[in-house]
Amino acid sequence: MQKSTQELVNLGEMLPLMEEFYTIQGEGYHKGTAAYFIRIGGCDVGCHWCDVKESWNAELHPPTHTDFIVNTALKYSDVVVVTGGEPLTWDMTLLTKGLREGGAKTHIETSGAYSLSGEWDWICLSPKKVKLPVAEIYPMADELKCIVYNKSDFAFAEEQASKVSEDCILYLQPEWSVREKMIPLIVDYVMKNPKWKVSLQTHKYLNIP
Ligand SMILES: C[S@@+](CC[C@H](N)C(=O)[O-])C[C@H]1O[C@@H](n2cnc3c(N)ncnc32)[C@H](O)[C@@H]1O
Ligand SMILES: Nc1nc2[nH]cc(C(=O)O)c2c(=O)[nH]1
Ligand code: SF4
Ligand SMILES: [Mg+2]
Repeated sequence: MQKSTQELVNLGEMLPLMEEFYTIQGEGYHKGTAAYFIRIGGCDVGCHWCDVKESWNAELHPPTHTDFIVNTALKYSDVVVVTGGEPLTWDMTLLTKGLREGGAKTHIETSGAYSLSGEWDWICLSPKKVKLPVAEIYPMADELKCIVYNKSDFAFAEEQASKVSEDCILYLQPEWSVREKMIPLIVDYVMKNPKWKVSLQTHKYLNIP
């Protein structure tokens, strides 16, 4: 990458854009809501079951002017979900400023592994054991979405839930490849522990992006 481009990426004036698409939010609290998704490349958290491993290497995704990303998104929707990769790898200040100035609500999907930048209307925190969230993000989370891949993930989810605010909405979401095995355990767990709700990746059932 050219030095000047790298400097713009460091400032958040450009971002490595993997893909963008207008779809229905499939997961969590805003499931069912039409939203424009911006998927930014780059993640070094390394979840072995990650469903977008193609996003990990930022160098494969072209640095794109943030103004351009903002203007495109605003043509489609006033709800914009920023995901990745791990969006907090980058400075989200200018992206969220532009989206909000254009009248959009800014939502983020994050592992919380890096410090929070940007101004967000909705923060979905999905903590990962391999690289825990930074302490400052827990009180900011609007929803906590814990992925259940095996039985030990229930205990991890409880530990993470003890760190978020009282108003934070708690979700257990089956890891996609083991959903048939884990859904009955999640259903049972939520009935016994009703502070939790079930989240499914409904976009995968609907065959939409
Ligand atoms: C691909 S991640 C990108 C955003 C950020 N890196 C994160 O992990 O929150 C988007 C959401 O999908 C979830 N996710 C990723 N792979 C999954 C899988 N195989 N099954 C279920 N959820 C998955 C993540 O936990 C996260 O909530
Ligand atoms: N429809 C749809 N909803 C989603 N919610 C979170 C997603 C993500 O990959 O961050 C996602 C996604 O990729 N598609
Ligand atoms: S933090 Fe998110 S993008 Fe990164 S590997 Fe894990 S699920 Fe994938
Ligand atoms: Mg996804």
